[in-house]
Amino acid sequence: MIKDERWEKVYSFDDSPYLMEILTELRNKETDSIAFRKGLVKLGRFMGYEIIKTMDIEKIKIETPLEETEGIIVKDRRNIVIVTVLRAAVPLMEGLVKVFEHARIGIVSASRGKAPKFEIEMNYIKIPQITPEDTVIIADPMIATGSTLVKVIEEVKKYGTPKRLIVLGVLAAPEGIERIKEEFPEAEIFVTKIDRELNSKGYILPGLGDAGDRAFGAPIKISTLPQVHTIE
Ligand SMILES: O=P(O)(O)OC[C@H]1O[C@H](OP(=O)(O)OP(=O)(O)O)[C@H](O)[C@@H]1O
Ligand SMILES: O=c1cc[nH]c(=O)[nH]1
Ligand SMILES: [Mg+2]
Repeated sequence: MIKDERWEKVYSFDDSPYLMEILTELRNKETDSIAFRKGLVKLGRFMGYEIIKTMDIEKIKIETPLEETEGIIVKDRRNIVIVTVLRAAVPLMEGLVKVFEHARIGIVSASRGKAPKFEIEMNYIKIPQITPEDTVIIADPMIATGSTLVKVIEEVKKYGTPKRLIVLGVLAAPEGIERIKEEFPEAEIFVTKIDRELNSKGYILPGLGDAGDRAFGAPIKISTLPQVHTIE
């Protein structure tokens, strides 16, 4: 895990050959949806595992079948709220719950409009109560302009003040991180890698394309569907 010099509490995993190999596969345009989703699941699991290393541990005494010994417990691992941002965070969440099996789960939908406004439409918001013992992990693979996450964090904060507020993503553009840190300096950001920049349409470069479409296929507009006849 590498702390980025530009901001407080922003980390990437350029130092992990395994995570970089998974990212390379996600970036490759030849990678199909099945492999893409599997890659996101793996990143959720292994980045979750890295986040556990930043949590407090407590020593406990236990008895093996043979004698008493000391062990540890990662208490914060039991107080997790994962907020999943539809669509693309679904496979990331699947990976995260493998290491945070006690997690309570929030699901929100967020859809980004076109440049230059990038208006965010949030229709579906289901978030559990957040307590001061909780670590909230907001999962969204792509932090581009940061518009989506700013909206999501505003919403999440209405449900309580957590011990830690973590954003977990795959790729981020510096512009998006800057925006989130400006509004929420307390947010900790963990991403597989911080990329170079955004293009004029708000896509991350070199990026991996549209994460939702690559994971689930591009949606079609209903108006392009062939006519079906209705039975009166
Ligand atoms: O930082 P931003 O500029 O706000 O962009 C990032 C958002 O864009 C993508 O979602 P999208 O709106 O494409 O929805 P989708 O997951 O349904 O494709 C991605 O999953 C983020 O939520
Ligand atoms: O590069 C980007 C930017 C926003 N959303 C994506 O899915 N990809
Ligand atoms: Mg999309």
